[in-house]
Amino acid sequence: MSVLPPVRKDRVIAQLPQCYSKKAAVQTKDEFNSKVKTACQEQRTGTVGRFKIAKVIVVGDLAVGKTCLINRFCKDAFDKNYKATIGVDFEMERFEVLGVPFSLQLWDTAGQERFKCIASTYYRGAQTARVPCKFHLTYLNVAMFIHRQWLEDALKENDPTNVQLFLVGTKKDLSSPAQYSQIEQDAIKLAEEIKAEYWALSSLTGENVREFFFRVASLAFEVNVLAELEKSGSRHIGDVIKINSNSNNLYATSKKKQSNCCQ
Ligand SMILES: Nc1nc2c(ncn2[C@@H]2O[C@H](COP(=O)(O)OP(=O)(O)OP(=O)(O)O)[C@@H](O)[C@H]2O)c(=O)[nH]1
Ligand SMILES: [Mg+2]
Repeated sequence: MSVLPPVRKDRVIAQLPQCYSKKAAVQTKDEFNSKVKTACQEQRTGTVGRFKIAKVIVVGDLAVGKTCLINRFCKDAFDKNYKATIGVDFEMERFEVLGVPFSLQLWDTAGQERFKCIASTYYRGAQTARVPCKFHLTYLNVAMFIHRQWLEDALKENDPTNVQLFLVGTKKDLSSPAQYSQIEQDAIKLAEEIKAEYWALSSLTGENVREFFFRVASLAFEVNVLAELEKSGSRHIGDVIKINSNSNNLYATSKKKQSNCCQ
């Protein structure tokens, strides 16, 4: 019997949420991967839905709006007074994706330089980390530089191939449409360069906040289910395993399998 309360009705994801801009998306397909859909229908998602929790680490310069973003989504609250995060905080959010329960653990790190070493210890071991990085849209040039440092630190502690990156422009409400379009061009260029999916949103108005987290949850879910299928694919009962005397071939086969997993 499950001890967890049921997933909230407004956290149910039945379709792949679309990206913010096709120009700055790592994935542009319209639907969930067909293997993932079938696995969910047949309840073959392994540890995803039971024990798996995807870790989302939110990093960025101080006062860019990391805490407000998490609070808007998790508590539907917004505080206009700035209270610096000390060290690190976290929230859990439960979703149901294609009928399977899935949780995101949202790590809210401190932007202040003096807490940076504390925050960086939390990046460690986050093999399934998703790293939304963000900057204050209106001060993009400053933040881009700082942002890169944060990103580099987070990636130092994780295998970059295991991390999905989101570059998030916060405080969209502060820019006029004209300012915003110039800022966005630069942001999209940066997102392409660092292979991140770009989003712009406002925690004050709530614009795109829900859409963004639904997208993060869905992409994290998909990657986790595909990894689970890949793992279980190699140990079906009754499978015939050909053992070749040339061990290089074995290695080549397993490498090939891996590279197909996320297509
Ligand atoms: N206008 C506007 N202000 C925002 C928005 N998001 C955050 N702010 C304001 O920006 C300030 C900093 O927000 P926080 O979320 O505390 O920033 P942070 O990135 O968590 O800062 P640290 O914890 O120091 O790293 C606060 O005064 C917020 O009210 C937004 O979308 N629009
Ligand atoms: Mg904070």
